[in-house]
Amino acid sequence: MKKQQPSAEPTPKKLASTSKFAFRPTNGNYTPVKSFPQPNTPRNSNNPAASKKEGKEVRYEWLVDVRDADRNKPGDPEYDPRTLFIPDYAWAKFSPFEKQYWEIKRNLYDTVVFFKKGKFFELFEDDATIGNQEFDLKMTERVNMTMVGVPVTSFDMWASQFIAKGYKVARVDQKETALGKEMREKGSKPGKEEKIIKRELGCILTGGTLVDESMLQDDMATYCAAIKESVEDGKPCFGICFVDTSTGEFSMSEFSDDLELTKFETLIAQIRPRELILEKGLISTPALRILKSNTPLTTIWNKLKPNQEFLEAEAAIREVMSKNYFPSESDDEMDKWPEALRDSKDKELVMSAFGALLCYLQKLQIDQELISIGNFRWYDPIRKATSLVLDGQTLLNLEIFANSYDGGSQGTLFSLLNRCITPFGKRMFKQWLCHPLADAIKINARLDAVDALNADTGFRDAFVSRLSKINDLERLISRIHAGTCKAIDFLRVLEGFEQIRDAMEDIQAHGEGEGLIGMLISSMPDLKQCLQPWEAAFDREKVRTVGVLVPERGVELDFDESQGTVEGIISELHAVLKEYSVKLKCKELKFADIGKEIYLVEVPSKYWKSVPKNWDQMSATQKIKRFYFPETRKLVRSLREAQEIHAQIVEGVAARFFARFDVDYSKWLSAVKIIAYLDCLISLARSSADLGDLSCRPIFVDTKRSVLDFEELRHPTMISSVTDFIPNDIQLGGENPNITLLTGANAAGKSTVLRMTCVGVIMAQIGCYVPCKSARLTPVDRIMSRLGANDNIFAAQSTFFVELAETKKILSEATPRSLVILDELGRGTSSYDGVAVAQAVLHHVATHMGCIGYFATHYHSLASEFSHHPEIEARRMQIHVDEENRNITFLYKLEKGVAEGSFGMHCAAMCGINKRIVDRAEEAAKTFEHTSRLKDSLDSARAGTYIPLGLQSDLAWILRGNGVGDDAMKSIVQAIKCL
Ligand SMILES: Nc1ncnc2c1ncn2[C@@H]1O[C@H](COP(=O)(O)OP(=O)(O)OP(=O)(O)O)[C@@H](O)[C@H]1O
Repeated sequence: MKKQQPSAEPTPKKLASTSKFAFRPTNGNYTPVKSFPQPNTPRNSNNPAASKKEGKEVRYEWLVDVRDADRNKPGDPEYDPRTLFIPDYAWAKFSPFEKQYWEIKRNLYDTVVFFKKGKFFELFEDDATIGNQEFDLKMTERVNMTMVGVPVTSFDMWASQFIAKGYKVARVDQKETALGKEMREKGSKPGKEEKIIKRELGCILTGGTLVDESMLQDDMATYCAAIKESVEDGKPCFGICFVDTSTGEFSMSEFSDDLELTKFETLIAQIRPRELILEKGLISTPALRILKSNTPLTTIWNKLKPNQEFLEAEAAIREVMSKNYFPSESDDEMDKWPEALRDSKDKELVMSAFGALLCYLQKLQIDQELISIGNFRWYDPIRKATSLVLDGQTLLNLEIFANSYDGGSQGTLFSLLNRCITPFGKRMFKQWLCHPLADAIKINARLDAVDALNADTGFRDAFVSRLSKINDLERLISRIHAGTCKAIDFLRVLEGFEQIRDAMEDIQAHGEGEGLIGMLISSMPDLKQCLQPWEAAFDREKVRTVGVLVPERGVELDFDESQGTVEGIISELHAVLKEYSVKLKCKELKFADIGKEIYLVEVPSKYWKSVPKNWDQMSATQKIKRFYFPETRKLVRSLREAQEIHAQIVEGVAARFFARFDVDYSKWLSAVKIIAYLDCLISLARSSADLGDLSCRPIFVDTKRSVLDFEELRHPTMISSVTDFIPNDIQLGGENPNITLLTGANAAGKSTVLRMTCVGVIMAQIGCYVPCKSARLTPVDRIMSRLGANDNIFAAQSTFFVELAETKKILSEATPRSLVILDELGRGTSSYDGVAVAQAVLHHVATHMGCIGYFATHYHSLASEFSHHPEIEARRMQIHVDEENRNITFLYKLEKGVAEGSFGMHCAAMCGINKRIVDRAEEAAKTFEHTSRLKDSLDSARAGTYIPLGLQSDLAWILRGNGVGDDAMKSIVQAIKCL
């Protein structure tokens, strides 16, 4: 890309009011907070008179407009929104403080920078505008820069709020106090630059990479995913590495995909990343479309430069080696690597994605603490061998994790069934729902556990109440590993594991030692042994009251010593006080701390005269005067020094505690996973129980033909929202035909039948009860659905193309064990083509594929065409039609037969469309119907395929309408037959 060099010195502008180009996150793009100013627009800041008129002093005129470090403007394909170009002539005019600010901000231009100034964090310029527009923070016009400020103490709260809206947040800390600065200046001959307090970037916080428990607003995992795409032998291939930074779990995946990117879409729908790392300009349009429709609106899109920032595999391997993330005794560097990472080293795509993620985490300064945990795993989005495959489209269609109206979780199957108590249980349950089981033995093992837990609800609930006392141990143990855990959280971790230890003892005492639960309990690490050294390691009360890990005496000798020094000086101060109380004969003498001054002695007014001359008066009120004894200053200085040393030792003790705890990391983690598993089983048990009497344990059968038999099935998520939900029997396969051809009026409940059938299967196969009277089925290996009309504007794909692509996927991948759902196939094109496609697909599915499923359609003619097909049975949704008032009563009952029509006119009338318009539409519909039937008949007859039913009556109707007599008609029909 040719870069534009400015031909002449640009017209200067003041940044404060011209560069309102900040980064409001949208899905995949950044848009200006305010409209981007046209370059070289005449401005007041160039006109001192105008500026004076505004009442502002304008000293700085620097930037022409926003450009990145390479001077590309926004909109240029090479533009890098993360950087800002500041020309030299502008730089020269900055004050030292402004230079310090812009030095940091210029490389964080897509990030809201919180700049510490004393007791406040200040946001300048565009960041101030964002603060003002998003949160109504009060803007202040400083001499040169617009500013909003928040107190230092509320940083976490404000940072969380900005992050929730999709912004990245940087915290710039002061590295010295004003006093420190003074001392530094005294010690050196300061130049102009040194007259400001030292500040440094403390951290960058983003929605997809939060590690601190207090900032994480959701129990569910949030993922930051790096994606490498390429094409090999004409097939799209992906390497994806994603991390849940709150637990330090890295997942690696590499696969080649079909042209519809099924696997890719499935993975993205399963993890719904909050942050993406992509190779700039190298991600395909279909992949972008999938990312846009499967990620939250606040997802952050980072586009890194190929080769330089998006590391290639080799560079990634070199980087890991150079950083020594996995220290161990072994000489062979690779031996130290976690297994999944070692297995990936020859896989170029996933290693490259990992490299990009690594590079990003390094920039955020959290690479060391996360990678060194060594929690890596291989991730297969579609586990054909072991689980019921739910591809990305099906997850969306069935509203498993995101609803269709706002993409939120309300009304989804996950929100209904997830009754887990612990955060780590919730995260595991999501994985269960992504991958329901496909093996009847494993499903039955879960169902047995569910029955066992529900047979003894007293015990189950007691266990639940123990779990409710446990914090997010999975996240906290990763904080301990990183050494950034607070003392109180460390205590919570120990208490959490003690709860688990006690809960295990309860279970064993109760005799729950069978089946899956028994297996889980027996694989629990020996927590008694792991916890024993911590029983009296530190004073728990002190942690609760002062938030410090105070080891028991005799455990940490340096701690005892420094504590003794501090206590000794304090006793000395009190001894001096006592001495003077006696001397002055004043019992009321006491110490007080006022601001930074400590151990001031307060003397009531009646003793003022007896105060020795060498006491230093520090302050006074009407009733008391405060002094330093001659000894105080020295003692206070010694105390401060001793306290400083002690504070360092306290930190050291905490670090040693964490390191000691971290030695057993794998045991702690496996205990957490076992509890998560039990929590998921309890969740299934509670959801099953809550479905009440109208639910049953599914029975899995092993028959040659697939079978699905639900008696009086209800849709679990609609039961609460639709009062009087009408249950229906679902019979597919087995003794019944495999495919049900479903017809019915608009809004008669067809889609609901389709959806609840799939949802019933999913519930059964995760090991949950099903909302029906009886459920009998062979395990389904894959649910494939094409529901509704999914236009795709981003990818410029038409409704019909989307339909066809989804249908092709079904035709090529469904097996005799699959459940296939086709809803209104062919509606995206002309009726003729639509019915033709629908007919051909239905024929293929029923005759050649052997799968079970539904084919819902408004093409009623299909029913008569396939009336003799042994694997197709016509069913319809019952309705009651009131012709006179053009009204339909929906009965929502599924029965054998074919619907009499779609009753579109009745629906239109019921929706309140003007009667005259509906009358006219009805007339037109009648004409279309007859004309099209005639045309179909003529076309078919001409093609010699068959003489369709109704040909003669259609012809008769038209010909008679045109005054043709009976004999003439007969000869015309005869003639057509012969064509
Ligand atoms: N079994 C049922 N019991 C009670 N209400 C139902 C039932 N099934 C569907 N409904 C209600 O009917 C509405 C329409 O159902 P649905 O979308 O399944 O109809 P449809 O036949 O697929 O419509 P269309 O052909 O227009 O797409 C649902 O939103 C729900 O409120």
